[in-house]
Amino acid sequence: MQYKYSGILTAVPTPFDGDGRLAAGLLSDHVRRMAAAGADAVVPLGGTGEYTSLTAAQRLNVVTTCLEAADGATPVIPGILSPGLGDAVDNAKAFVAAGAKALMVVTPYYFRPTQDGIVDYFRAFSDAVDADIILYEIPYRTGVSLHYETVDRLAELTRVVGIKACNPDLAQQMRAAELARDKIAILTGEEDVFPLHIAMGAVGGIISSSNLVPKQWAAVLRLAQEGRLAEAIALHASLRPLIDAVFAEPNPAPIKAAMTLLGWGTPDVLPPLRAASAALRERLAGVVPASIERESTVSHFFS
Ligand SMILES: O=C(O)C1=N[C@H](C(=O)O)C[C@H](O)C1
Repeated sequence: MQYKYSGILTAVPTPFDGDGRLAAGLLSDHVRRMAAAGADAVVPLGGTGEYTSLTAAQRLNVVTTCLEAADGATPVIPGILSPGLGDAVDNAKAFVAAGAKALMVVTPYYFRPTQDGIVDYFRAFSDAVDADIILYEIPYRTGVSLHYETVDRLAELTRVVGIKACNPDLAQQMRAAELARDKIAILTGEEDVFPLHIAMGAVGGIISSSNLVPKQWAAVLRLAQEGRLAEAIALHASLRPLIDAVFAEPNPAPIKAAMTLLGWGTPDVLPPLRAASAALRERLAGVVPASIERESTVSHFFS
């Protein structure tokens, strides 16, 4: 089956200047950096992009900046992380008017909705917004889990083309993939178990640490998709120190600290987040350079 979106899609952070304003030049440079590294898409305004901390105007500025930098060559799939329909549709329509063709839309939260209510929500969003939808399930942030049968029901919606599953429940993910993998693209957000999700039918992932090592993530994906699971797991294991550091404090503070180390960004995050601690910055200084150096060791997978 051909999927519109698959591979390594990088959740890019939103860089701020010292006054909390968008550092558009840094964002443009990073989108081009990801495109040059072969990212299959960039995903601004996810959790990594601090969607929930920004104004509607700031969000739209991020989207237009990414679209201009990507220049039609690399898909830009903005997140919609609003808790409910009105704000979600307003932001989505603005992003589509700016040129976005696909959106990553989180499950409605705060309401503690029923599974039927979740289906109603995405049906209403789909009726209101002319864009491809990648469902976004992340129970540890929203408190909302999708039953595997709900995933299958949502996969029947015309505009739903994928799901980003940030859910470490492998039994649930396996059942959802059995039902929906031939209808929509299963994308994992669980960096911790990425090879296993691929072995279960995921066709890629929306990843934060691929801001730093996109080629190594693409190599893990390539190995897993070729059935070379032991090699995929071994290569993934070499990323473990970086993955653990990037999620040692609330995302995206660590990834921003790592990018600051490389001269690619700034450490600033918006409340309630706090910049990475001095101890974590020291830990990243010991992990990031070596991880970046290993990017050149996987080029043979793509020759
Ligand atoms: O921003 C995202 O998209 C992601 N957010 C998740 C989180 O912040 O918990 C992690 C996932 O890898 C990507």
